[in-house]
Amino acid sequence: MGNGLSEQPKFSSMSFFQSSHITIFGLDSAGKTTVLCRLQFNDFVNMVRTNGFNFNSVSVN
Ligand SMILES: Nc1nc2c(ncn2[C@@H]2O[C@H](COP(=O)(O)OP(=O)(O)OP(=O)(O)O)[C@@H](O)[C@H]2O)c(=O)[nH]1
Ligand SMILES: [Mg+2]
Repeated sequence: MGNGLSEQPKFSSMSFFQSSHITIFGLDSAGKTTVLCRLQFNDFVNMVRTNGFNFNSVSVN
């Protein structure tokens, strides 16, 4: 799931959104945190299992 983002997604078609909240649900080790870090840091980071939940803000151009 996380590695499926080979490049930064194009959000230009979403430019009418001032801000939006996105919730990612999935099975254990599905790659949810990997996707989140990919969007935030534009990099792949080796993750440990998440206890509870992550909450991140991501700015897009
Ligand atoms: N092969 C492959 N591995 C992936 C992909 N995305 C994530 N991983 C790996 O899967 C493992 C789990 O990724 P996480 O992002 O921690 O998964 P998660 O859904 O946040 O897991 P929990 O926090 O336990 O619910 C990591 O070792 C990642 O490197 C993918 O697209 N392909
Ligand atoms: Mg996680």
